[in-house]
Amino acid sequence: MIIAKSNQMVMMDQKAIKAYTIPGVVLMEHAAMAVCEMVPKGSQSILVVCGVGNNGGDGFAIARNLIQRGEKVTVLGVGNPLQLKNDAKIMYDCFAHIETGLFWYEVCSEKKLDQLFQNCDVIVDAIFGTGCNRVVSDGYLDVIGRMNQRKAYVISVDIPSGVNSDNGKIMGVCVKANLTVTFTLPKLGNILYPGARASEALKVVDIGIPQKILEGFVFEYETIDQDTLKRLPSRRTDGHKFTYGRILIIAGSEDMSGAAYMSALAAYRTGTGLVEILTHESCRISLQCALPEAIVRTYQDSNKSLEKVFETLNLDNYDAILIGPGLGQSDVAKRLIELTLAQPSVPIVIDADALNLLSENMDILLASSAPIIMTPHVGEMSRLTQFPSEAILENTIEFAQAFSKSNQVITVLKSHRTVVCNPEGFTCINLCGNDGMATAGSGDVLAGVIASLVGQGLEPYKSSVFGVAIHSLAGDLASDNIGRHGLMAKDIIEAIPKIMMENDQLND
Ligand SMILES: NC(=O)C1=CN([C@@H]2O[C@H](COP(=O)(O)OP(=O)(O)OC[C@H]3O[C@@H](n4cnc5c(N)ncnc54)[C@H](O)[C@@H]3O)[C@@H](O)[C@H]2O)[C@@H](O)CC1
Ligand SMILES: [K+]
Repeated sequence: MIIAKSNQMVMMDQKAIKAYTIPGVVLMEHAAMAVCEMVPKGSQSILVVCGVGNNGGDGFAIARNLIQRGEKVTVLGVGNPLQLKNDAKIMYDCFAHIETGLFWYEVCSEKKLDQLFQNCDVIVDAIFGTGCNRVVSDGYLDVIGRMNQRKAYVISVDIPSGVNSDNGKIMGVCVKANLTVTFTLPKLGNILYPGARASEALKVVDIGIPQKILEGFVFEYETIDQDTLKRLPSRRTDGHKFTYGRILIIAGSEDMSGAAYMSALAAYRTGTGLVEILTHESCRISLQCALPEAIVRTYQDSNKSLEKVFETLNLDNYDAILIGPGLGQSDVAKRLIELTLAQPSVPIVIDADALNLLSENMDILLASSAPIIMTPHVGEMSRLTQFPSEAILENTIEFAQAFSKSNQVITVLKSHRTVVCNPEGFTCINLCGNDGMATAGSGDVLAGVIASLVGQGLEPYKSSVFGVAIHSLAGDLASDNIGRHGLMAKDIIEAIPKIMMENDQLND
């Protein structure tokens, strides 16, 4: 699903109004009617709270349409009514002509305000939409506080008032809604935390912006959701094992052979034809027993042994390389990274320990000409950038975008809302997955899935986006089967083939 920035919404509205001569009030009326559809019929009493911008204009039109439907409606205006202008003023005038149930906050007694909020069972929040650009204060603060104290069903128009539509930040305080009805496309603030948490549900409705206008825009932001995999290219039916990719997974160390196993198994389950593992000698037997389908190559604890292995290993033979899961942080692991990043052309997925080692010497990354995907979680991103985790968590998109741009890599920044971006600034935000996936090995699985897709010939950015989708949809399926508490990485792996199969069936 495409996501819009607020300036893109303004440009689209303006294009519809100017180039397509659709009057702004027509769009507003469509918006209002779409919201009315979501207001439960026969409510006892509906309170519509309107600001004085265009979001308030929507509110006045909603109130008029609800009255037309026979509902009992009261309107509370917040702000200076003299600031109402253009479309919002027209909608206000249309409302004022038919109804007197309008109170302005500034001139409302405390008693009346209490009464208004006590008597309603539905509240429509039309205070601020995409225009909320500063901290909420004064009367607005009081009204939002009153709304949040009520047990009424709250519907926010476009975005919960108080949420910044471009970054999901809360401008001091925001409305807590049961449902948000947003227009044309979701805004970043509807999708990003903490703003996304302000509404229990989100519905996107069409208000009549011509499809051609949308097609003329380049949208940098998209969600990763249930529909993402529909665009996954279907698997060739006439291939042999090398058609589906030969990948090298450089992973595992004395204490962590399981990480190599998780990544390799996930890659096979995602459809890779041949997985080879390069690991520490101590992991050989356990890996060969657990995953006899993989070819296992090993090195001993010395750079000399490693270099000998590399003499016989032609990295160009692989369609993709994954380095890092459970690799450890020994000197040999450091040398492994140098040798791997020195090859110029095979795409490399860099995960886990390889990220930590790189953070100590970013020059290796900058010197590499290979296409690179990096999959840090917030802590690893903190080590890579030297910024505190808290700052990164609050600005995942900005950090991922800046990292991709300055290092010319694809970044998969993992958190409860994983972000994938490329150096050109295109960004996908993951809406799937669940907290059960926050478990050891889950990241190894994701890295294996992405490496598998790259190895099957998909372009690195798309592989990362589809990889995050497969991983989180598999996590959701696993949690449907066994719940979130005891979910383990191998449950995610087991669900991958089913996700791929269901997707094939949908696309057939
Ligand atoms: N014809 C149109 O232009 C359409 C507009 N639409 C609606 O218009 C909205 C955007 O309208 P606007 O750009 O007028 O913006 P808003 O209605 O979100 O609010 C802007 C107004 O609130 C004030 N404001 C912002 N933050 C404040 C704060 N923290 N405290 C006090 N005042 C604050 C601004 O100074 C301005 O007066 C959309 O979200 C959507 O609901 C839709 O109806 C679609 C059509
Ligand atoms: K709103």
